Amino acid sequence: MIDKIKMMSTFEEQLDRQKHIRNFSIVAHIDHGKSTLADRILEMTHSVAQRQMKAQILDDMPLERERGITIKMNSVEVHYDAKDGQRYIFHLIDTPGHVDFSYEVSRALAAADGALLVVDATQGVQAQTLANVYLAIDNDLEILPVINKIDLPSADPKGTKAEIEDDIGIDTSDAADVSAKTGLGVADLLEKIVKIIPAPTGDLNAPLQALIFDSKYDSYRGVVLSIRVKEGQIHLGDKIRLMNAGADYEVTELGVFSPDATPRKELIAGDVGYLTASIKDIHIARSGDTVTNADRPAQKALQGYRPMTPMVYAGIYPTDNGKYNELRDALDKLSLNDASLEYEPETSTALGFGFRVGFLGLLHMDVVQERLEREFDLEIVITAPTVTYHVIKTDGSEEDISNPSDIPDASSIKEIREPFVNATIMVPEQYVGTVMELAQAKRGIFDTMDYLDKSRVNVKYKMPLSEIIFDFFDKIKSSTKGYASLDYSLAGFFVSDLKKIDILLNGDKVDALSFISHKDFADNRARVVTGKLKKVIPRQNFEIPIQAAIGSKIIARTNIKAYRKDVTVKIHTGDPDRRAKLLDKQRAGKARMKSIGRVDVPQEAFMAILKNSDDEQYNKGLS
Ligand SMILES: Nc1nc2c(ncn2[C@@H]2O[C@H](COP(=O)(O)OP(=O)(O)OP(=O)(O)O)[C@@H](O)[C@H]2O)c(=O)[nH]1
Repeated sequence: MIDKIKMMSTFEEQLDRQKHIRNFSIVAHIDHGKSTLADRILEMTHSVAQRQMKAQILDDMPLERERGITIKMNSVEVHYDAKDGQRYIFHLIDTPGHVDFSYEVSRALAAADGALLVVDATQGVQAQTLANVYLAIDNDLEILPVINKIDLPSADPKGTKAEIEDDIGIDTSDAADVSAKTGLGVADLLEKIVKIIPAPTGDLNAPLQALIFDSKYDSYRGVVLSIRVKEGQIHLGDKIRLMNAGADYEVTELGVFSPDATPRKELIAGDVGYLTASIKDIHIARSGDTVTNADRPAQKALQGYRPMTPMVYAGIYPTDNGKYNELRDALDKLSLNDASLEYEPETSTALGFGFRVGFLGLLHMDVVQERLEREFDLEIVITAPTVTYHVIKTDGSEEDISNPSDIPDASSIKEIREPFVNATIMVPEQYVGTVMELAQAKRGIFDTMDYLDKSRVNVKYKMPLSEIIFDFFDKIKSSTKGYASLDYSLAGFFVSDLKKIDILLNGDKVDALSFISHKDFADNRARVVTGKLKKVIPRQNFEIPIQAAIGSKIIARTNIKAYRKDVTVKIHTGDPDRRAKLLDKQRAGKARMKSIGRVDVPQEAFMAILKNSDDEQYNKGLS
């Protein structure tokens, strides 16, 4: 069959092929079973040999497999022999569920014609179910509801469908009830995909327009572009133009993922596949650009993607200052594959040359840190993430500041505005009180509360982004037994009484450790952070005072005592092997530290400002 497709070239054959294509994406709230469903579809269409089948086969990044989450979208072509005797070509695009990766979802949806909306029948509609289905509706996709996990005793497919109808307003009479785990109902689902997801409609004779929806760098082939052909067709050897970049290339490889890269001679309107064209300049091939034929260009480019606004920023520095250029190259390459990553150079007196990097959330930041370390073999120090503040100065000028150490002297500041979000928390009725308490403790301002049905409530708060991103979600989850779900979007910037807290180690201000806190929390947080630094910074052979200050006023202080003895002295005359081993161990430990002044500071120190959610004092404001 694959050979036959390769040979297809007459117009009739192309039309016939197009009629049999179904492009769809799978969207859902996190953990509702998208990747497991993708596995079953691959298995039941015999796309992967039984012996190669493993769980979550499309999550091919080691990080995705370890964490059991989807970070990147993945597209794959499979062939399905339907009951009508015809063979269909499915292009399936699996997408991440976590809110930090919603940009991946929106880009994937622009490549599809329909979406399977997977809803866990034991959980019902959740906050990200809504967020993701609205993205699909915005993209004019045909939506096919899939009620998953019906093998579980607590599954309530009927109730789940009622929620989909009431909360989203989608008809569920065609919904498929499945267990992605056991495969129950998946055969019926495949038939429904053929009937309900529309075939693509692009004109095969029109000038080429193909949307770049993802890309990655390959050191042999250059940039590999993931494309959805919207109009016309593309052939091996064609001269192509990237319309926004205004650069021409020759196609050196075309193909589809099934799930391994499988070369093709042509891709036609409706196809989802990849192309390479010896593109070495990674700044040129960007997601959202349109590929056209250089000899017969399209009139205009397709609509690209809205740029993302990062929610949090952190500094990334190489532990070894000599690796700055390597870090820059790594960020360049990574940003090709992660279109939501933003960065610009910055310098820190404490850490040297590095970058201020924007992320969509903390999970995104974690993933970027791990990818830099694993895929690019870099050792980095990452500073505590912060939001962007609008600083209005007494002279009337305004500045956007995403690095606390850049906040000017208090005397020149008229006011500081911080970002607030509209947070929607969906929660069973019995936990409403708990959720409201948590939101209020995080400076939330109550907005509205609506009953979705008899037992579920939608609670809305305006909350400072800086309070929500760090641990609010975890807290909400753990105090509602996992039943609450959260979604948020930026509401705007509002004035708050904020203070910059500087940290001094051994009398020197460490710019990379400065942080911002609301006035009411400042004293307690300063105490918690200095206490935490005392624990994570190793003792040295002199005493190290740690102080926290607002301007010149010290608000908290503690000391790290000096060593009493030199540990190596004792074994100096003893076994030379042991001494060498000890020194090796010390050296390895030191590699992950930054020397600031005379003090060695480990990575954990920069995170001391974060992850204090369980510390009561940290969360306590002035009453
Ligand atoms: N019992 C049961 N468990 C299921 C079913 N489908 C998925 N699961 C389990 O639910 C968990 C989440 O499934 P995933 O497929 O990773 O969910 P996902 O939506 O892809 O998650 P993200 O990619 O992280 O957004 C896994 O432990 C699956 O084994 C099902 O039909 N029945």
